Amino acid sequence: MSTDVVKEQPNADDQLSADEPVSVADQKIFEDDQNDALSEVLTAALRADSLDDLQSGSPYSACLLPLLRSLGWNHYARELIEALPHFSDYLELVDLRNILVRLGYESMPRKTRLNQVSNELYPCLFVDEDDKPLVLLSADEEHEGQVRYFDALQGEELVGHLDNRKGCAYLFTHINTTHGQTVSTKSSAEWFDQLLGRFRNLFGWLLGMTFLINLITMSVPLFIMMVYDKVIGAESVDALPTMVAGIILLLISDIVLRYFRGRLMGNMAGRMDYLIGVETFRQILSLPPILTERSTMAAQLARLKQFDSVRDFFTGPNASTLLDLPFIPLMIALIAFIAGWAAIVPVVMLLLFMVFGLMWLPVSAGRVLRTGQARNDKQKMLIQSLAGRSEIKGAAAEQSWLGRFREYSAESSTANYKAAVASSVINAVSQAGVAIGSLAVLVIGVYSVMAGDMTVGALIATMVLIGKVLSPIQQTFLSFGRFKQVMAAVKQLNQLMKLDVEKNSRASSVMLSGLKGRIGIDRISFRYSPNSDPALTGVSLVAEPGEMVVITGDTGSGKSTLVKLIAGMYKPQAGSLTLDEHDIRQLNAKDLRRAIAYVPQNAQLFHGTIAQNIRMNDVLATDEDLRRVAEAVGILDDILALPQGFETSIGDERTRRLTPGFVHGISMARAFVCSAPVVILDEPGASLDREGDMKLVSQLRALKGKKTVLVVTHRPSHIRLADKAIVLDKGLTKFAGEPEQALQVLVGGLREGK
Ligand SMILES: Nc1ncnc2c1ncn2[C@@H]1O[C@H](COP(=O)(O)OP(=O)(O)OP(=O)(O)O)[C@@H](O)[C@H]1O
Repeated sequence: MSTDVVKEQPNADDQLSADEPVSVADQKIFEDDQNDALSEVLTAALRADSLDDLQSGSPYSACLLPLLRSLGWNHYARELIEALPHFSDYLELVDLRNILVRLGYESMPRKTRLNQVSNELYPCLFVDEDDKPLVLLSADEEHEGQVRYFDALQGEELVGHLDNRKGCAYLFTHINTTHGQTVSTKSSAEWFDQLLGRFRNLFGWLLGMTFLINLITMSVPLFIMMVYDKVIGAESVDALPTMVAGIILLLISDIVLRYFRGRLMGNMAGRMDYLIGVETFRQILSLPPILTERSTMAAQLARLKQFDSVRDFFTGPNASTLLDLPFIPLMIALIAFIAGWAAIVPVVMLLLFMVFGLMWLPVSAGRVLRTGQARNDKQKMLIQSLAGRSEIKGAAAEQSWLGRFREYSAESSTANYKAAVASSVINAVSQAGVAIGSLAVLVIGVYSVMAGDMTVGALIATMVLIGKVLSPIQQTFLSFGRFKQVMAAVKQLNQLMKLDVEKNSRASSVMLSGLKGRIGIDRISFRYSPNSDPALTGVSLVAEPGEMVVITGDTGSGKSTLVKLIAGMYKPQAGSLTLDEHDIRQLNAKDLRRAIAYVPQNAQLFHGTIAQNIRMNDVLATDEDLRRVAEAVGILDDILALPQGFETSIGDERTRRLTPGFVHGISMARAFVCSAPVVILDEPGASLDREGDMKLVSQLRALKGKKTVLVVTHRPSHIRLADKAIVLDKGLTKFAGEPEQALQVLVGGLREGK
C-alpha cells in the first residue's frame, strides 16, 4: 500500500483559514476510548482502496487495528500510515510485527496452546498451526473462564472459551523505543554488539558448518595417508574404490556445505547492510539539527561510507577466516596424533607470528587507517567541489581547486603506497613463515620416517595439514590492518547511535490537539557551541493567536536562530519558550513541528512530483487540498500550465529550471498543507521579484488573524503588515513594539552605517 494516500475532502476554501478542519493526519486515532472514531478517522483518512483493502487483504491486516487498540496505542493517524509498508498491500505476519515495532511494540513468540496463554499476557496475537490469527483481548468479566478475542477470519470480536489448538503466541511489550532499540540497553551494550547479537543464531549455524567443513578438510589428508600406507605400501588396490567413493562423498558434502555457508553469509551481509544502513539513516534523521549541522555534508557522507566497510569485513572472506580460527587447535591435535612432535612446528610458528605481529602490525594498521582517512579527505573535497562547482567557475578558481585536489590525491596515493609496502612486508614474512614451517615439518618428518616412527603417508598428510593450519593464521595477519580500520568505524557507529535523538529528549509525550497558537518567549538565550558568542541573549516576545509578528535586524543578528528555536530545531540554554501552555522543550519534536508550519530561508525541493513535495507535511492531503494550498500561495496556475500538472517531476537538476518564486511557492504550499496554527516564514521575500512579492503580501494579509504568523524580513511592505515587530541586534533586542517604529529603528541603523 502506498502511504501517499488521500483524505476526505475538507471544506474547500480558497484561502488558508483558521477554521479549516484539523488535518485528518493530525487527528488522534483512539480519542480517549472513543472506539467509534477509529473507523471513521481511518476511513476518512485513507484512500478508499487502502486500509479497507488492507483489512480484507489478509487476516493479519485485519488484526492490526484491534491489536493496536487493545495495546492502548493512542497516536496520530499519520504515524500509523507512516508505519505501514510502502510497497505492499498484503500483510504477512512479519509485516504486522514490523509495523508494531515501528509503532513501539516488540513481540516475543512463544509456542503454546491457545487456552494456555495466561490472561496476564493479554493482549496478544495467537497464530495457530493453520496460520489463522486471533487477537486475544481480555478475560471476559461477565463470564468466568471466557475470553474476548478478535477472530481475523470472521472479522469480528467474539467472546467464548478457547480451545487447546497448538500455535504460537506473540506477546507484545512497549519498548519505549528510539527506532525499535530499547533505550535501556543503549547504555549497557554497544549498538554494534546488539546488532551482532541479532545474528547469534546464524553465527551458531555458521560455526557448526565451519566445524563440518574443517572435519572434511582434515579427512582429505587422512585419506591420502591411507592411500599411501594401505594401498601403495601394501601393494593392494582392493580398498581403493571404496576409499575414493568415500572421499568423493566427503568432497560433495564439502561443496554443499560451503554453498550453504556462502548463502548464509550472503543473507547475513544483506541483513547487516540493511540494518546498518536504515538504522544509521534513521538516527541521522532523528538527531537534533544542532548536532548534524556541526559537520559538513561531505564529512557526513564520508563517515556513512565508512560504515560499509564494517558490513564488508564481517561478511566477506575475512569472516570465513575468523570462523576457521577456532578450529586451528583441532588441526594441531590431529598433526600431533599422526606426526607426533612435528605438531610443535605450527605452535612455534603461531608464537613467532604473534611476536612479529606485536612489533609490525601497529605500524601496518596505522598506515591502513591513514589510507582510509586520506581517502575520506579526498572524497569530502570532491563532494564539496561538485556541490560548489558553479561558485568555483564563477570565481575562476578551477586551477587552484585542481591544485588542491592534486594535493589530496597525492596524499591519498602516498598513504596507499605506504600501506601497500606494509602489507607486502607482512605478506612476505607470512609466506616465508609458511614455507619455513613446511620445511621444518618436512625435516622432522623425514627423520621420523627414517626412524620408523612415522609412515610416508603420515608425512604427506602432515605436510597438507600444516598448510591448512598456517593459511588462516596468515590470512588473519594480512587482514589485521583492515580489522583495526573496521574497529575504528565500529566505534564511530556506536558513538553515532549513542547520541540522544530528539524523541529521547522528552520525558513524556504531550499530545497536541486544539492548539490556539500562542507563542511565548521569555528571556531566552542561545549559543551554538560553548566557545562561540551567544547568538541570542535574553530575547522575549509574545505572539498571541492570530497575530502577525515581524522579526527583523541586521545580518547575523539572530533572526533565523530565533525562529529555529521556536520551530524546535534547537533548545534554548536559558529562558522559556512556550506554545500555548506547553513548554516547547517538553514536547515531542515531531508533534511540535506539526503544530508549526516552518518555511526555511532556503527552500529545498526533493526528487519526486510536485504533489509528493507538497504532501511531505501531510501524507493524507487530497488533490483538492493540494489545489487549495497551491492557489493560496499563488502557484496553482503555474502548476496547471505544466503538461503533467501536480504530477510533474521536480528536484535534482529539474529544480534549476524552476523560477525562485515557484520553488518558494512549493515550499510555502508544503508548510500550509497541514493545519498548523503557527506559521513561520524565514525571509519569504528573499528570492522573489516584484510580482512574487506582491503575491506574498496578499498571502500574508490572508493569513492575518487566522494563524499566528512570525515573519523574518527586512522588507518594509511586510513589516507594515505586522501587528508587532522585534528588531534584533547581535542577538539582543534592540526594539520591540509598533512596526512603524521598528522601521524607523531600522532606517536609523542604516543611517548610522550599520
Ligand atoms: N549552525 C550554526 N552554527 C554556528 N553558528 C551559527 C550557526 N547558524 C548561525 N550561527 C551564528 O549565529 C549568529 C546568528 O545567526 P542567524 O543566522 O540567526 O542570523 P540572521 O539574523 O538570521 O542572519 P541572516 O539575516 O544573514 O540570515 C551569527 O553570528 C551566525 O554566524
